[in-house]
Amino acid sequence: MKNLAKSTRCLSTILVKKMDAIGVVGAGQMGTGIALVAARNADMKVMCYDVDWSKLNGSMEWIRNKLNSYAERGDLDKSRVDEIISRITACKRIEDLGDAPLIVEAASERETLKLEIFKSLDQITDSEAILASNTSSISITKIGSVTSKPEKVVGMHFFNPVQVMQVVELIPGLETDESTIDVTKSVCERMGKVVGTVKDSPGFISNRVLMPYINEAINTFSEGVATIEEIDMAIVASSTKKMGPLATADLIGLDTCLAIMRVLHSHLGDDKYRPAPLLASYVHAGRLGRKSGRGFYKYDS
Ligand SMILES: NC(=O)c1ccc[n+]([C@@H]2O[C@H](COP(=O)([O-])OP(=O)(O)OC[C@H]3O[C@@H](n4cnc5c(N)ncnc54)[C@H](O)[C@@H]3O)[C@@H](O)[C@H]2O)c1
Repeated sequence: MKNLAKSTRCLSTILVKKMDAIGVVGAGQMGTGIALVAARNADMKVMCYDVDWSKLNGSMEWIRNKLNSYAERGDLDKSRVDEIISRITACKRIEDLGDAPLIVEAASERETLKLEIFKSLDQITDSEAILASNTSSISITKIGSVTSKPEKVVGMHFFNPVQVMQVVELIPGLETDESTIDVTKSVCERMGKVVGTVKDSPGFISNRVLMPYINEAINTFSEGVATIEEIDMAIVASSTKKMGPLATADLIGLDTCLAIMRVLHSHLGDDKYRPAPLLASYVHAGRLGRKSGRGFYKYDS
């Protein structure tokens, strides 16, 4: 038994060494952050794909600006900026990610969309490739079930902003094998992250707890109990939090918050998870938070 554990560990070590490249699907705020930490902290080659080419261009520009700002304030050797950027490729087709031993999906939080993406990823990768999802709430077991290799599918839930937040929730699906968990954990560690393994359950730990809090703040505002600023100020002043719940919702993206609340509500079946009607209205109106320039607050582009 001991020998078996030892040989499994050796195999994982070999696999981790081969993890020199990563594919990222979705170049929004999370995919962009994942690309940055993979290239900068883990020295990986990164292939980034987004269905929207303008998002991908914006993502590349954001990474360059971020690296330059690190160099300017002395957190990164100037000579490394170009070297890190040279490892990141913007890809026009999802097929261009096919050779990566690990692909992280960070597209919008919609189950049907993620299932379609994983069906495509399954077709373009070999049986050894690890397919991870950065989903905030959707079942990893369900995502794995649309592939031919559910043992290679895992949840890799980074926190926002990826380059700042240290923790990653690692979520094995029902069929995920040990080596997938070990290898993914090691990659997260190379990126400088601390990993917590969490059971596959709606919203995992973070969003099961965080989202109802944000949702309640939205209901509190909607009922006229207090203004947006008063609600955020009350929470900041009465806790160790640096940001109130409505500013946090704007940072996450109100579309993402609504999608997560819908998953919690439909899968846990308790009305305490009912999405705040005002949250849905804001999303319908295109007020998505920082990413659209307006949510509970207004932002300069
Ligand atoms: N925002 C957060 O705070 C946060 C934190 C942890 C995890 N997440 C999760 O990360 C994922 C992405 O969230 P985000 O905040 O980066 O969203 P975002 O809206 O900033 O970006 C989503 C990106 O996905 C792209 N996309 C949509 N369909 C696609 C497709 N078929 N193929 C490729 N790309 C596609 C969009 O063009 C967009 O650029 C979601 O699953 C979300 O739940 C978000």
